[in-house]
Amino acid sequence: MATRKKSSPKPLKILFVSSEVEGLVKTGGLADVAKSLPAALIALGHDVRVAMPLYRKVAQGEQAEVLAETELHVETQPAPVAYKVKQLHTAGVPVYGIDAPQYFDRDELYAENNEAYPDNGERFAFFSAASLDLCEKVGFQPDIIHCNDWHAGLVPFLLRTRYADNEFFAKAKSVITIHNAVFKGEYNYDQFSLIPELIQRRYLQVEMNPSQVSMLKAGVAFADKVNAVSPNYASELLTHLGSHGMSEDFQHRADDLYGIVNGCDYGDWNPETDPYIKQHFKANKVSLARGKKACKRDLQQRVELPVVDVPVYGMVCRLTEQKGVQYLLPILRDFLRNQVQVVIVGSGDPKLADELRQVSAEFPDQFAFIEAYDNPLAHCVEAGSDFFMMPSQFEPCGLNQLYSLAYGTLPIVRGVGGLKDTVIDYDDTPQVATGFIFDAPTPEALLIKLQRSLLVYCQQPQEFKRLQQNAMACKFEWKEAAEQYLRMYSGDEPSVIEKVEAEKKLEADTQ
Ligand SMILES: Nc1ncnc2c1ncn2[C@@H]1O[C@H](COP(=O)(O)OP(=O)(O)O[C@H]2O[C@H](CO)[C@@H](O)[C@H](O)[C@H]2O)[C@@H](O)[C@H]1O
Repeated sequence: MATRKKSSPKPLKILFVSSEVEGLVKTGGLADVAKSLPAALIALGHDVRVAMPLYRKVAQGEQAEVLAETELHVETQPAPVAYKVKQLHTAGVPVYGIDAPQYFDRDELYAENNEAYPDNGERFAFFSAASLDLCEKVGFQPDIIHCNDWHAGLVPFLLRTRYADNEFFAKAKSVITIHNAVFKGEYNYDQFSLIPELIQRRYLQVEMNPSQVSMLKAGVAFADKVNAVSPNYASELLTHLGSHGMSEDFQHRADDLYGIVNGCDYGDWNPETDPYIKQHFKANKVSLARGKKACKRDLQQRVELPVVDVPVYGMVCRLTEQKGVQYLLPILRDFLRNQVQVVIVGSGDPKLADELRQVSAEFPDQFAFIEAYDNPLAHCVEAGSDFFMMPSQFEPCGLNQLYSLAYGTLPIVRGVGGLKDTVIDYDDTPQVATGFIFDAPTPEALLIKLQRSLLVYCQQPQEFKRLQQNAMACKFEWKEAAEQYLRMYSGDEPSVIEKVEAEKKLEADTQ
């Protein structure tokens, strides 16, 4: 990719490769980005198509127009893999649904009963290979192939191997965005029969050990540019502690490593228009007070808590260690000794769910645990809570704190990854603060911040309202994120290391 040249006004053709896309199928934040970023790039005049597996869950799949009925031929394989490309759409974004029933016609995307499908390596190796295979067949010649997470990690590898001398992709450059490097896509070599290039010549930089390959490592090693979904997470990826065991991989790519904070889709997450919430509200004091009150009452009713005037602390997440439920559980009973209510909506680890269920049985009037993946309820939690908890162990960017800010629901977050880039701590900078940050990965540190926030709510109601208004004034527009991505594609965006150096220089100059 060119460096430091002015961005060209010529519209780019971008293939965005993602395993899920909001509006079609979603299990987490990756899907939100895979809808909103392409939509923002299209709004800036670029031609973006998304490639995604056509899972059974995608309702549009049945009726969708077939663009190609074809086969993936792999040199060493006796039989080709038949697949169709179907035309899907979400929010004005064209999506190529890769329809290969043997891989994707299953009840779930990745796992059933909390157990991953045993052939996930083969499934997503196929997805990566088919995403490139389909381009010529549907007549879309991309300038940029923008891959996301491990599921698409073999795309940059294939571009540099299988397609190295292919005229069709001669000008194509690849990018991999890291939404979560804890998932590395590690599989035994025997899952990669569709990628003989991996087997014929062993590439040490993509191996976890002599018998396993990491699809994420392949993406990081072979993409032209690598970016994380916040500058702080990108810096963490360069460290031993924050890189999930991949610091050397990221250090090798340090000159091409970027950090771009996700946007918030204000079309979906806006308290003035949200169709899921009881009463719309704006940031002005009267509207905010009335709206929050009505939404709190509605939330309490929905989750069967008493309708009383106490502060409500919400949380919506996948139940995994990443989201920090393990910091909350040991202090939850202590915190519930205060006059507060806590609402958690989440699904995932059955052990964490059991423990949360037990607390809710002990505190039926104060703690509601809804074990579900429930988007309308997630909106009601954002609107009806006073505070939103994200005590994450690590957090590449985080979207729920952005939604919380938009709804005047003060985030209480751990100062890691993108949470640190997007929330301003009350104790650190009270004037411009938008929430509360704690640093130590301990239940005690979380409890101290929860109690701190409670004191502000109870003893300084005017200050609390001011913080809510600060929060609602924050904007994380996808348009700005998309412009940064375009600068990254063209070589005009400073890398994370360049940004850190520039900040250090600025600090030194101002001292
Ligand atoms: N039980 C439930 N019911 C309803 N909705 C639920 C839900 N559980 C989660 N969600 C929704 O799923 C999304 C989660 O997004 P996050 O960014 O917080 O986390 P995730 O870890 O999935 O994403 C990864 O990718 C994103 C995108 O880059 C990064 O922001 C993030 O840090 C990284 O871990 C939100 O839209 C949230 O409302």
